[in-house]
Amino acid sequence: MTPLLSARGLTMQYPGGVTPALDAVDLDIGAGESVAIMGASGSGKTTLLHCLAGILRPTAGLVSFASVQGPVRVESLDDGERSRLRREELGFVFQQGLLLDELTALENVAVARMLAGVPRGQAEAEAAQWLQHLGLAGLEQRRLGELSGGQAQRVAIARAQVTGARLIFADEPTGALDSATSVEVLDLLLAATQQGRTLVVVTHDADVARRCARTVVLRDGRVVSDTAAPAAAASAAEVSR
Ligand SMILES: Nc1ncnc2c1ncn2[C@@H]1O[C@H](COP(=O)(O)OP(=O)(O)OP(=O)(O)O)[C@@H](O)[C@H]1O
Repeated sequence: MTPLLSARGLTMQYPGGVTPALDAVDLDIGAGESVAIMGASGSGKTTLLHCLAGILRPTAGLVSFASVQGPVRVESLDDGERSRLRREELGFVFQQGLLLDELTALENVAVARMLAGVPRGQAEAEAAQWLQHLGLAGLEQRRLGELSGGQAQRVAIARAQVTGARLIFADEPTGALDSATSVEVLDLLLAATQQGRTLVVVTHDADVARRCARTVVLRDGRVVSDTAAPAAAASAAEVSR
């Protein structure tokens, strides 16, 4: 079966870096998988996520994505096609940066649909449905700054899904949350994979990795293990090296 996302020889050398942040990474991710990316601080996790998502252009290697419009080479997309992918097929749940504090929860989600050309009324109706589905009914008109960290992450998850994204990238989605809220947020992300979406999550948290179907561990920019769950013990040992 053709993977949804496939990287070959993915290499990222930052200017001034002594060694590459990513060193010839090969990775295939199938539709519906939940993949945790683990590794010690500085091992290249975020760099890998950003290269896979087309946020960063790698210095070498390729990333293929099985878009609904046919295969695309993520590493060489032009800005227009990259924007289309981000609007329509990719979702992002990052700790910060994507949601706007001055907008309400509803507006933050609806704007993702409006960017795809959906009229405001319909976009807001869809956004309200997702917020309700994610347990935020009644908080639609709160500004982001008036929400807790866990509530804000739910808004991010709603935003990542309202577009119909097939592939969700999450970078430490539970990093700033207490353990009970982390479990709830991860439940919501994993529920998305039950509906056929694919989840790639960078995490330091062995509990998060344990609940993903697969764990990829990086060390010095290379994949040193790639195992189906349960892999938390091996991953935790690697991370604490
Ligand atoms: N913009 C940049 N310019 C130069 N070097 C960078 C840049 N971003 C990351 N690096 C370096 O690349 C390596 C990998 O960084 P990356 O952020 O991918 O690691 P990480 O595993 O996500 O780390 P952490 O767990 O601490 O977030 C590190 O050595 C880092 O210092």
